[in-house]
Amino acid sequence: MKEIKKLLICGGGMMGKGIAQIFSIKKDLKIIIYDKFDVDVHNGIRANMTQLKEKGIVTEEEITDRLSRISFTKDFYSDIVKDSDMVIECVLEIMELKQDLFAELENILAEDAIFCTNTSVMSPTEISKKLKHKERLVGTHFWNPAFLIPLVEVVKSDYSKDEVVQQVYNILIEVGKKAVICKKDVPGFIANRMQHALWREAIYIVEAGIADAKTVDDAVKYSFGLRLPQLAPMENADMVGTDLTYNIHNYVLRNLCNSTEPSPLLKELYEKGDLGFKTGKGFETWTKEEIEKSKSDLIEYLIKMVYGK
Ligand SMILES: NC(=O)c1ccc[n+]([C@@H]2O[C@H](COP(=O)([O-])OP(=O)(O)OC[C@H]3O[C@@H](n4cnc5c(N)ncnc54)[C@H](O)[C@@H]3O)[C@@H](O)[C@H]2O)c1
Repeated sequence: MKEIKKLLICGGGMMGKGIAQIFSIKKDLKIIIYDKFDVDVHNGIRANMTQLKEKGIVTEEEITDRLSRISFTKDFYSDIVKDSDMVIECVLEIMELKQDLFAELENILAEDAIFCTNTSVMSPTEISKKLKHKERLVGTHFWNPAFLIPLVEVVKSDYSKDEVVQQVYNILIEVGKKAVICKKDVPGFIANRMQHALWREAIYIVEAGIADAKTVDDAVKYSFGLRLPQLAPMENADMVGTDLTYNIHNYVLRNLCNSTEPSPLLKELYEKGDLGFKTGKGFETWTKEEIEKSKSDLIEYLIKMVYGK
């Protein structure tokens, strides 16, 4: 397998910085972040890590040590980019931008350099379209905030070589992530398919007047949401029995929302400009204080779940 000594991250935005932070735990790895625009990547990563320092999870020395392995360049053709062994692409979610970036990377990097795309929803097969060596590309779907959410879906394109999939999986495990392999290039990969099946039903319940938005969230938080990190659907189905699961589905599935379009209620909010936290109003209304509290409560909760602190 290829030795990975240098990782190139293309795009130094929110995800690029978070991913650099994750890999900086590997002492023998140099990390280069390339962005088209000036980005103070060290400052962004330090801000994340300071939250961990305040909880006693990392020390100031560790932060300095980890930042020392991360460099930034705006020059795509600079020498520090050229000998990268692995690339994780985190530029904007625009198909042509991703395709062209990989095609250009193929011109400057070794033939066996590994290419990963952090696309949220796009097909890795389509992203690899302009490559000569399509077998070297896989999806690596990190979740936000990347430094706290353990899951990374390693998504096989129609062309990905098993050896590349395995090597990417291995290095993700090595840096502490919970890597899983998505064996088919399908929209939503694994976790977002389930997440949005749930959101579709949640929005439908509000739209149909069955319950309001806050009640829908409470119904999740105080029931299966509470046990979900411990007992997920497949184990749960076995726990209650496939017989009971069959009988429940036989009765209830035909009553659930099965729309293949975004909900009319969601469309109405979107068109009115009620964009949620961005405007203070979406399915619910939000004050500035409530928005800040929601964001900081989430970070606190995730740190507690992941680090127990
Ligand atoms: N934000 C999320 O929750 C999330 C989660 C999973 C995956 N993703 C995916 O990760 C990718 C990046 O998302 P983000 O939230 O970090 O976005 P972002 O806007 O924070 O960062 C994108 C960065 O790409 C840079 N960029 C734009 N064009 C470029 C180019 N041609 N070459 C180099 N750099 C360029 C921008 O300057 C910016 O710094 C997207 O594909 C997104 O869909 C995002």
